[in-house]
Amino acid sequence: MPKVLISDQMDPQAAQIFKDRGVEVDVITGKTPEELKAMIGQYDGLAIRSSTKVTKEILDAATNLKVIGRAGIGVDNVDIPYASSKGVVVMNTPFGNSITTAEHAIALMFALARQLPEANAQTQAGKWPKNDFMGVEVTGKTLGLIGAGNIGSIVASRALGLKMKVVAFDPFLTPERAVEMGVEKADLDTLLARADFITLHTPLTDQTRNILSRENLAKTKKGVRIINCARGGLIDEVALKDALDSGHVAGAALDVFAVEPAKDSPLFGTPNFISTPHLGASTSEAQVNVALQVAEQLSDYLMTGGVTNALNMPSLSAEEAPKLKPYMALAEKLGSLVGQLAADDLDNIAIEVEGAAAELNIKPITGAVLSGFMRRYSDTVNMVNAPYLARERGLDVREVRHDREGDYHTLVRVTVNTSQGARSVAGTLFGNSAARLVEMFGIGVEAELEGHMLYIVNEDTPGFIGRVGTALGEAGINIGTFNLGRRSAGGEAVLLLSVDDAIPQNVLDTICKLPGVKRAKALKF
Ligand SMILES: NC(=O)c1ccc[n+]([C@@H]2O[C@H](COP(=O)([O-])OP(=O)(O)OC[C@H]3O[C@@H](n4cnc5c(N)ncnc54)[C@H](O)[C@@H]3O)[C@@H](O)[C@H]2O)c1
Ligand SMILES: O=C(O)CC[C@@H](O)C(=O)O
Repeated sequence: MPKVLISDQMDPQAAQIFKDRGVEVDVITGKTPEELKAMIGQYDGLAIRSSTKVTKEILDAATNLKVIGRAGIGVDNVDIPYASSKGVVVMNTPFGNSITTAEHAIALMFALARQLPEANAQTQAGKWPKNDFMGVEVTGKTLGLIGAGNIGSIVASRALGLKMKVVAFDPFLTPERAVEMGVEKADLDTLLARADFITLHTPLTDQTRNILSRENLAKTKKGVRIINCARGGLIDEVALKDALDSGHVAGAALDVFAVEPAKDSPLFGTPNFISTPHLGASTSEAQVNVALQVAEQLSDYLMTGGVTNALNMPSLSAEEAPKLKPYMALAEKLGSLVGQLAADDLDNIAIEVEGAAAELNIKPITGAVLSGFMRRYSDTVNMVNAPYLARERGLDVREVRHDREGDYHTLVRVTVNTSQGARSVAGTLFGNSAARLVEMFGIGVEAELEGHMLYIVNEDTPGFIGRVGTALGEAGINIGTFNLGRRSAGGEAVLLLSVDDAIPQNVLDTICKLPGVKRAKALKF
């Protein structure tokens, strides 16, 4: 039974879902990195929010870990490249808290417009400061939206409902989508110059870090109010404090900080500054949504192989998974065959599908081919880290889907270019489930790729098979299956034998010296 650790505060329904789906679950929150490191080795899955930092050290200790699920959107607390290199799937729940976070941004916009926190504090202090809090209306004002994805687009729709104009800067926002959203697409400088309120909704990346830098803050309209419910690090906090002090920025509300938990930000105590402790996702609705989603997604992956919302692996729905499973087994074997036989350090690989295979999601098939193929470089390769390792090695991966009808109802072909030219192997599924090799380097040969095998290329001459059988028999090696193919009578032939035990090097050397043998290789599937 797979075992999952929930290491951050999460709605209790998550633990119940794991139990209902047959996954053992421990809920242990508030552990130090050292404590987490000591216990993580026993878990197949890890469910987190933002407190748990999944670093290289934690991943090195996570010897059984297969999947990490973030109950939320941002995954900056997970070292995704390292998780990928270790073959660990990383998932998030990209929509569960979007509405809640958008509402928090709108709440902060109103709090800024009417200085609600300070007015509340002074009223409760008995000051009745009726003349000290002159606010502004949002109606008719321009909202500058930096980042127009899930949350940004919800913020835009709410702002339009409040009769604001919305100007959006997002390099990935198409003009059509901007029209659909009812916003005006603009470059960053235009947005900075025009916005009365600016709200940030991008991830923190090399391009967005300090997007509101000192220089860009200086380009904003005097009296602008700024809201950040996305990620700390998007705004230069010291420059923001200076802009608030000078009055250029009339107000700022941050839910997120460059360093969290933020205990001593330069902004604390600044007039017209409002802060919340990363509460964007904190509503009961959002927390139930993300907890349920993460538990479903992790359970699906651990129990059925279904992949949803993974950041480092193609999606594979729980419905698709059983259909694709035999294809992935076939693809992995074909990839492994090519990987074991190709002598050169290859720089490209093509995966072609036709017939029934062409109707399927090709990404998991490609992942499986690469996982089999990359095993020539490392035995810790799987579907998750294979594409990553392939990229690291500069392997060019091509996927081709053919409409044509071939000899087989379904076919997967893997081709590599070697110094001897293109080399390709192809396989099909018998009865929609049994993986069979059907072609090798242009020669029709039908074989089940399983266990220890011997591959021989030879001249098609009488008595050859007998000589191979004798050599193996004398070495005490039992033959399981015998699979033959030839280019033409008396021409080049291929022999694929399954044998019960690994073939020792001295036996292979003997076989290589048999008359008619061009090359021979021991294979393992
Ligand atoms: N405060 C919270 O509790 C809380 C809750 C949920 C999400 N978040 C954060 O909110 C952010 C947005 O989440 P989302 O679900 O809308 O993400 P999303 O991926 O749907 O949208 C992000 C948008 O940013 C855009 N973008 C990327 N680079 C950009 C750049 N250089 N300039 C301008 N735009 C750029 C993308 O094109 C995309 O449209 C994330 O950082 C997420 O972690 C915070
Ligand atoms: O889990 C949280 O409270 C914060 C979540 C938020 O930052 C996110 O990116 O989803």
